Amino acid sequence: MTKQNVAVSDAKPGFNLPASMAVSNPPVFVQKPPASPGGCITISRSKLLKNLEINEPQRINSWVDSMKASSPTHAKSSADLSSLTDDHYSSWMVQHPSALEMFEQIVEASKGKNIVMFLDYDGTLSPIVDDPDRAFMSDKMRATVKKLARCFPTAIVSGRCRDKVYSFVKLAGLYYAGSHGMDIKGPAKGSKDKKNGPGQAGILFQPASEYLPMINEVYNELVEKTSSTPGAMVENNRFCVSVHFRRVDEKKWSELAQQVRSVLKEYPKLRLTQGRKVLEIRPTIKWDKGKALEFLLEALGFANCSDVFPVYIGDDRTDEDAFKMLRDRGQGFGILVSKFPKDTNASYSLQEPSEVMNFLQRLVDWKRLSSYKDRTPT
Ligand SMILES: O=P(O)(O)OC[C@H]1O[C@H](O[C@H]2O[C@H](CO)[C@@H](O)[C@H](O)[C@H]2O)[C@H](O)[C@@H](O)[C@@H]1O
Repeated sequence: MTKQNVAVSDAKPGFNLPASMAVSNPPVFVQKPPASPGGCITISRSKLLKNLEINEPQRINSWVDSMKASSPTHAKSSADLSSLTDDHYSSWMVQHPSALEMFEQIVEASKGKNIVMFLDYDGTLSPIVDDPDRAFMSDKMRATVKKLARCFPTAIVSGRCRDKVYSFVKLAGLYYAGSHGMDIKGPAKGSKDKKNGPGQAGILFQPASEYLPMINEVYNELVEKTSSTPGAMVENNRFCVSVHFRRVDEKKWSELAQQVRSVLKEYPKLRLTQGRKVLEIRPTIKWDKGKALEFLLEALGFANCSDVFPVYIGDDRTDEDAFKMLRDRGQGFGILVSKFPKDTNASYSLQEPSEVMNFLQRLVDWKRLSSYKDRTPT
């Protein structure tokens, strides 16, 4: 019996993860009913609801499967790594070559265009650590990002609360898009006043502001509901909430998924996505890191411009929305930070934050050299 044809999902249209990576409220497949005249498929609401009920355990299993796959270190344990053939890795690297090795080609492609830099935070500028409150970036990385931002408009795009990510990066003059792009702040275009720490004037865009009370409510409920699961940690990211399971025993993941589901099912206006050992709860609005990238390009005066070259560097599933946006626009490219082959819309790869720093430093050196050459009479 085939189980295709009808997919019922409460994922909202416009959510851009590639089908192979989509984890948002996984589709529930129901048996194909007889096709109605004209080839349309009809299904009664009561039958639909019954099927959704029946499939609740399936939904939890699907969440847990996705949780297991959500961290490269889990998916690629040493046993898995040995089975990961050289051929597999090499063919992935052919499709997503190192941005460091391809540096000359990259800057050549950007010639005559305005580079705009978009940087994810966790796993990109700072290494992944067990305690989300201690995910500090190094002083060397901070100094490099500071130089970068003097050369190119630069935005930090994070799932975290904007104030929190600012407290880690501590650099004025940049654009900050927190809560997966639902909280954007930065200097006004052409502004001489580059101070944009909390409380400063400039661009402010918060497309999910009406969800604030709901997010706070859900945060409190999740804190309470998950308190019985050792290691679980709930983080209030202002317009979204993260439930961390990095420190939860794998045997308890199913229990945690059920706790989160029991809260989330009362909130149809919220949806679930996943990051690296984290369940992320956010509004169903059609907004993500890709839309934030587009918004920032417009805010910077690059709407409908062919001479812009956006570069987005990120390590997470949520960064895929931005990689895809760049592919769809046919401008610039994405760089995935990963040591392991992954399905991605990024064009290039870097292995870890230290490589990100080297890449950013090379961009700074290249920009300085090319500006010097432009100023020097021949
Ligand atoms: O968009 P990002 O800046 O990558 O934010 C995504 C999540 O990042 C943080 O969690 C991740 O990093 C933690 C610290 O290294 C790690 O402990 C956790 O397992 C990772 O998922 C942040 O704490 C989350 O709120 C963000 O959603």
